[in-house]
Amino acid sequence: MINKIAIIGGGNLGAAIAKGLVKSGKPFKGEVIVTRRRVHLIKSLEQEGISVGQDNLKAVENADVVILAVKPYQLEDIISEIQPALSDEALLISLAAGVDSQRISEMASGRKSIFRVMPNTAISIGESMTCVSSYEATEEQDAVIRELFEPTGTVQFIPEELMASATVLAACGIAFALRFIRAATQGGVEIGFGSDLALKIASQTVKGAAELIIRGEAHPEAEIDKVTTPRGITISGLNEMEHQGFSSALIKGLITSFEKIENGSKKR
Ligand SMILES: NC(=O)C1=CN([C@@H]2O[C@H](COP(=O)(O)OP(=O)(O)OC[C@H]3O[C@@H](n4cnc5c(N)ncnc54)[C@H](O)[C@@H]3O)[C@@H](O)[C@H]2O)C=CC1
Ligand SMILES: O=C(O)[C@@H]1CCC=N1
Repeated sequence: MINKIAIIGGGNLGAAIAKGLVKSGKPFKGEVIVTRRRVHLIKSLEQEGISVGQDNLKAVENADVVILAVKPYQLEDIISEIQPALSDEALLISLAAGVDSQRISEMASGRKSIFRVMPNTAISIGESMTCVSSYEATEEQDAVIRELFEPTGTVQFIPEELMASATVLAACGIAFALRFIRAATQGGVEIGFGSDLALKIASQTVKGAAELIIRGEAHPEAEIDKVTTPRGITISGLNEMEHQGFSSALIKGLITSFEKIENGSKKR
């Protein structure tokens, strides 16, 4: 049973996770506490039933789950700071992109039961794609983490060697998908809609396309075939996009992000 979750680092993702966990109806009893040095910036979380604080040690005391939501280069300092208050049983979760579990374990004096969790920012509305890898954890501990995150979206356990790929496809993927929506909106304005209406139409269309795949388990190309009338307008537009490098640009972007993680730039 989880009685207390401490989230160290109430930035973009830390705050989104806190909201997501609380909104999900809490598969646990007790408290979610988020820390940040400039705590006034996260005071508003209190209105959503989330505790906030500045004292990392105090937050970690008696916590069953500790989520490290700081930048990768801050991980080492934070771990040495909280270690005195970290109980042996606590499950340690790192969100840091590109820092592997073995390294985290070394930072934490050889600690076991370490999880890397890579949600995306849609966790704040219960629609995350959350990839998880576990390091020297028991099946029961894996189940605890699965149960914790399942109400916040879709959870997929993956081998740790795929965490960098998951980061690009799911976490960065939110930005890539949103850039598609923005571009579609701009195109929509050129062909006659006001920007608000163009955005509404473009975003619901993307949602519908995604749901066709998620619910129908169809292949995207099979759904595309249903829309592309022979000599019709869709295929002309689609082919023009491909002539301009649409799929290629997306794939190259994914690979560029992936290479950046793999090359491990330190100050991200
Ligand atoms: N899955 C995803 O969609 C994303 C994952 N990430 C990963 O999540 C982690 C957090 O990223 P963001 O939320 O974007 O960063 P951020 O910079 O918005 O948040 C980090 C927060 O930690 C706080 N912080 C720094 N030192 C602290 C300390 N000593 N005590 C308490 N709080 C402290 C900072 O003030 C900041 O608010 C990163 O490791 C990043 O790799 C980041 C963005 C998106
Ligand atoms: O852009 C980044 O480095 C972070 C990691 C995943 C999403 N945002």
